[in-house]
Amino acid sequence: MAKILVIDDDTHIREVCKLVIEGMGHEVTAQPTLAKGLSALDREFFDVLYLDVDLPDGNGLIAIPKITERERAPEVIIFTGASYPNGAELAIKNGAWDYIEKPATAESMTLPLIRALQYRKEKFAHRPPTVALKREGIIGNSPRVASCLDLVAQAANSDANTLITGETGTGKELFARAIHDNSERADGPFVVVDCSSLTETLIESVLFGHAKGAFTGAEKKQEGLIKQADKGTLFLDEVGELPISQQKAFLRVLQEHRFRPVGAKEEETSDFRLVAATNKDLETLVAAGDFRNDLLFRLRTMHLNIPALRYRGEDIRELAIYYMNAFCKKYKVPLKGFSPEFLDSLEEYDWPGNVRELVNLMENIIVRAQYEPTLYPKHLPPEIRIRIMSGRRQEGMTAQDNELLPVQEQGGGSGQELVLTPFDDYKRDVEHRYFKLLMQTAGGDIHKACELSELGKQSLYRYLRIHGIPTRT
Ligand SMILES: Nc1ncnc2c1ncn2[C@@H]1O[C@H](COP(=O)(O)OP(=O)(O)OP(=O)(O)O)[C@@H](O)[C@H]1O
Repeated sequence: MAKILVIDDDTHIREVCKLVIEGMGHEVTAQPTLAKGLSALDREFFDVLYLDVDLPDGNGLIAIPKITERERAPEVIIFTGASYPNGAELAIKNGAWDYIEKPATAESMTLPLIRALQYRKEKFAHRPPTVALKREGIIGNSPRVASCLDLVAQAANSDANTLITGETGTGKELFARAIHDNSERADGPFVVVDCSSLTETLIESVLFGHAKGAFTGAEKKQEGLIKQADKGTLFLDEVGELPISQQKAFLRVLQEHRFRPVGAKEEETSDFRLVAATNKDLETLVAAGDFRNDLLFRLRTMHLNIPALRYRGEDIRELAIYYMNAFCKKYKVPLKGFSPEFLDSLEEYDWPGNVRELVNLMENIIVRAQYEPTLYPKHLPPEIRIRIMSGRRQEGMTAQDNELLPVQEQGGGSGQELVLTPFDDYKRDVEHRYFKLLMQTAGGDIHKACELSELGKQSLYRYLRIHGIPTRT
């Protein structure tokens, strides 16, 4: 049985899809908006997605790349009522499996589904096994971590530039090291460049190195980090912080693997493999003019997105046990047991700081609990307990209260529960409303919209494109 997601704002279409696809023996989840559909994709894996184009909060065609670049992305079948010029070409170019126009016969609707499922069955049957992978320090066996490890194996088997995205503390550096350790460059250096800690004046000489006498205080020739990564991996952490003034020079290094140290006459070469990481949405930075699109394109030859800890609750227990053992050993105190309520609380908490927050919390608890044999919720800091309790209280709130909050409904019928909307979805939703309202207020006039929003024309056009908001021509 496969899992199928339908995103369509037409209730009748959702019902027909459910009827037909469930009749084929598959499980169907149907959502009326893009934001709700994307949240469903954050929570679970689907095999195929039937995606409408004209959705109340965005354009399905434009959303395809954001969907297909996810780990274990579903095959996307565009299912549209309106005929778009070049719609089918755009869909296929963006990575869709097929493009169907409504009204469709049951056969034209289901045939692409049968083929897509056949393709996925074959694709996953021939995956390289992940058991042989060195995964030093990576704890967790949830399907999401397993799928990340599959991508680590793929990335390690190639020399392609790889971009790792994910919220802060999700383990991006750990996964970058795993790519290096499993690659042919494992015996070479793994050089970390933290772009957020480099000032604009320092960055050039730190990355490219400098010649003797290049500037005051440069008493001898200094090799830069790019050269140090020769025959190994260069890990560019927080790449979103790379100053725009340096991005062009770095793009050239990526293309040619040649660079000129500050004050040097000759160019040097370095044979490095690049892995970059960021917790920023680089596409938003590109739209705002703070990141070069050509650099993003180069960095993202392969893409690995590490899911937030709240989407892989199955890993929390294993991580807590692992770090309890590690810190008890470090502080030379006896191992501790977990009360069921303590574990429940860990699993209920939403971990905004992800695994790093869990690691710090376990260290803090072990230091304070010393010789106490069992851990209870009482051992948790009050701010965490309060957050868990307010989460429980939210279940009793009215729908009207929730309209103002970044929350969404989960589950159907009377068993509905409220969960916080993922930040990216909430931000996208708010942005979408903003630009829709902006264009309405400006009567579709771009100049007026630029004035009202204080955005440049280029940035405004990019945002409108991202959100599928038409402009008056
Ligand atoms: N799956 C995991 N198993 C065990 N430890 C983990 C895992 N993921 C992260 N950690 C630990 O969490 C901490 C943060 O990890 P890391 O520095 O790799 O995160 P990051 O995503 O690079 O964070 P940032 O974006 O803030 O730089 C480290 O101590 C790391 O060892």
